[in-house]
Amino acid sequence: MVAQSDNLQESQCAAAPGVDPQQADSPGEGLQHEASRECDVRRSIMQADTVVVKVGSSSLASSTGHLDPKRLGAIVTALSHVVRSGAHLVLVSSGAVAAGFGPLGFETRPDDPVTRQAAAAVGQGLLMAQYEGAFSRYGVRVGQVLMTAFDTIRSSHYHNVQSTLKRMLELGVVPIVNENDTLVTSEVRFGDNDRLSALVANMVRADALVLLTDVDALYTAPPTEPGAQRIGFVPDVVAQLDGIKVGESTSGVGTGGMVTKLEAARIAAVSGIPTVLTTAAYAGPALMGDPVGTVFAPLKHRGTSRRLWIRFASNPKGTVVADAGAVAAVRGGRASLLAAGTVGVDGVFSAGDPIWIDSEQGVHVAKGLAGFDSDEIPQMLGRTSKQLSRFLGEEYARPVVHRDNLVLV
Ligand SMILES: Nc1ncnc2c1ncn2[C@@H]1O[C@H](COP(=O)(O)OP(=O)(O)O)[C@@H](O)[C@H]1O
Ligand SMILES: N[C@@H](CCC(=O)OP(=O)(O)O)C(=O)O
Repeated sequence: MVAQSDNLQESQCAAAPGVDPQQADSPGEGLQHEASRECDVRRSIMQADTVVVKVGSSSLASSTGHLDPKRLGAIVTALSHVVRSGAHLVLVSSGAVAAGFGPLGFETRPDDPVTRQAAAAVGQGLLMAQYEGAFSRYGVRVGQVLMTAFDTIRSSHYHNVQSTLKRMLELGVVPIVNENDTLVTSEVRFGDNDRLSALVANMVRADALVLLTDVDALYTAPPTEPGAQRIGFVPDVVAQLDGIKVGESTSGVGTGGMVTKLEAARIAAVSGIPTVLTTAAYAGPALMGDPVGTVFAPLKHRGTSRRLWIRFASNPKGTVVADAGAVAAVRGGRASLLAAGTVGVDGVFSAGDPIWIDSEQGVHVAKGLAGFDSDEIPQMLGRTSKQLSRFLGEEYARPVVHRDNLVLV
C-alpha cells in the first residue's frame, strides 16, 4: 500500500520475548524466519501491494445471525481506502447463508447442510448486491468468484482461477471470492473460508493476508475462558503454538473457529505471506500497520506456488510404495520417483492426481502428482527406464512422480 502510518513507531520494534532475531529457531523443512520483529511484519502489511482480506460470517451478521448491511458497509469503507491508495485487493467473503436464510422464512441459521446450501444459493446474489452497492459508492468495481476445494486441487482449474484473478486485479476489479456452497459435497468442502483465503493469497502471490473475525486477536485460550491473554505477535506459527488453546466457533454464525484461522496463518506463513488477524472494526488500522490484533510472521523459502498447492490443497487419492533406495533418493530432495524404485500401488487415481509416496513400512514420505493412472502402474513396478521403453513403449520411460511435482512431508 502507498499510505504510511504515523503509528508504526520504531519503539514497537522489540523482538518477541525469547526470540533472538538473528538466531531464531528453524521450524524445520528448510523454513527460516523471514522477519522476527513485530514492527517489520506490520510494516510489510502496511506496504503490501496485493492484499487478500477474509471476512467471516460472524463479522457480517447481526446478533440474530442475519446479514447486517451496516456491518458490511463499514468493512467496505475501510477496504475502499486500501483500493484507492493503489493496492490490489481480493476479498474472500462468507455471508451467503447469513444473507439467504431470512428471506427464505427461517428465523435462525438452518442446521441441516442441504437447507444451508439452498440458503447460500439465495443469499449469494443478495450478498453480492450489497457489496456491489457499497463498493460502487467509492467507485470500486467488484466481480464474483465462486470456488470449490476441487478448483484448488485440479491443476487445470487452479491455473484458470489463478489467471482470472490476476486479470481482474490488472483491470482494477476487486474479486469477491466465496466457496461455491451449492456445488460442494462434504468430501471436498472447505466449510469455512479461512483456508480458502490462504490458498487464494498463495495463488495471487499476495503480500499480506488479513483475517477479519468477531474477536480482536488470537488469545491464549478461547476469550470466553477466564485468564485468556491476547497474543500480539506470533513469530513462528508452525513451531511456536504450544500451550495455546484454540477452539471451535462459539458465535453460532461462523464455522471453524480459531482452528482454521491458524491453519490459514500457517499456509500463509510458509507461503512467505504475513498475516494479521483481528476484528472487522479494526480492518483499517490493521491494514495501516497499527498494533492491533495478532500478526503472524512469514517464514522464508516461499517455494513455487505449484509446490505449495501440492502441499496444502491436494487431497491424495492413492499411494505408491517406494523401496528403501527410492525413499532415500526422494528424501534427498532432488530425485524423481522412478518405476525401478516402486514396489506397490494402492487406490484409484488418474495421471495428475495427488498421491502419497509411502515407504514399505507405511510411512508417508512425500506427496506428489501421479505421472500415470493407477491401473498403468502395476506393470511398471521395479522396471528400469530401459525395460519400460522396450516392453511398454517410450511414453512409459518417465518418472512415476516427477521431482517438480513432489513435496516432502
Ligand atoms: N484461542 C482463541 N483465541 C481467540 N478466539 C478463539 C480462540 N479459540 C476459539 N476462538 C473462537 O473463534 C471464534 C472466531 O471463529 P468463527 O466464529 O469461525 O469466525 P468467522 O465467522 O469470522 O470465521 C471467536 O469468536 C472465538 O470464540
Ligand atoms: N460459504 C459460507 C461460509 C460459511 C462460514 O460460516 O464461514 P466462516 O464465517 O468463514 O467461518 C457462506 O458464505 O455462508
